Amino acid sequence: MPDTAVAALAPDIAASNTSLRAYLHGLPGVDEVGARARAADLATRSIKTTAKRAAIDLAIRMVDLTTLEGADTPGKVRALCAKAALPDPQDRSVPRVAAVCVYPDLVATAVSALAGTGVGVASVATAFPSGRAPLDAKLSDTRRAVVDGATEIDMVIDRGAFLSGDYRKVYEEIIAVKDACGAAHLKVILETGELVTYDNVRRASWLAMHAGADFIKTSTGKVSPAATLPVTLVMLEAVRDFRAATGRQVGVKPAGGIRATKDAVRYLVLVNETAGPDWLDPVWFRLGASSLLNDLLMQRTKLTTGAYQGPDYYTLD
Ligand SMILES: O=C[C@H](O)COP(=O)(O)O
Repeated sequence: MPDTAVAALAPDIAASNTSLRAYLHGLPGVDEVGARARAADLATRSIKTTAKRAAIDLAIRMVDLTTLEGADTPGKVRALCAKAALPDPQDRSVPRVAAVCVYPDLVATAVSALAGTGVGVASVATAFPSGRAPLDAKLSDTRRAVVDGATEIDMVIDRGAFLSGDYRKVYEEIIAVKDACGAAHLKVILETGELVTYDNVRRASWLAMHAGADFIKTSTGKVSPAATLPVTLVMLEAVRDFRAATGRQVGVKPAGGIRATKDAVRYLVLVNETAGPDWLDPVWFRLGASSLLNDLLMQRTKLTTGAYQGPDYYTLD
């Protein structure tokens, strides 16, 4: 295990898969019906028009503007970076997004395009999206992205290992990737759409946090269902309870399928009501999305001018 690992579990718990399993299965079970009902209830909350403008700006600042297509090109990434830094060139009061998220081979392009803008560069690594590769390949994937200037690494866990009960393998892989990240922040993608139960979402959240995750993230965007409000609620409870237990705050990133302003606002309400206002900041909460930004811009313009601009008014996101 690397010396710099941030393993917070007591050594006797982390010593074997049996003890790790006993620890994770000893966490309180999730009331799935209750979680769905609570998320549905919070989704009906309306916010005042004055608060909506602030919520939209906050949501823009929380966006990890993402392109993760096999057909991505340096030109597409440069265009996305320009949009990330200056989302609406006609209105310079629009804030920049948190980060651009790309495949490792496009990190250098993004870093160069975003120099001096304050926008971070996140890269998926560790054999995204399947996570099916030997550990040394995952680590070299991660190191390459960091050397090229990535400030954030979004890794996927080995869901096969997790679902077959090999928690120690998942735990040690996260520790090793965290070590390979150096100063870059590590977001751990649980791929909740493959975890079957909310109890597993809670266990994977705690496992990732103990192994040193700076963020826990719902999904790759390549598996359905991707981000949902109830699953995000379970993860927000986990980061809240983990901070209470350990004193360390971990961020949350729902990702995949978030396309509308109303959905982004629902996530912000969920954050406020579940983890609390300490998480209402791009340092602690992100929205991973490839096509949310234009809707946020359209709704913002509507609030400012009273009129919609059509989607064609904005560059593609
Ligand atoms: O991490 C972000 C996701 O890959 C984006 O998914 P999306 O294209 O459904 O917004």
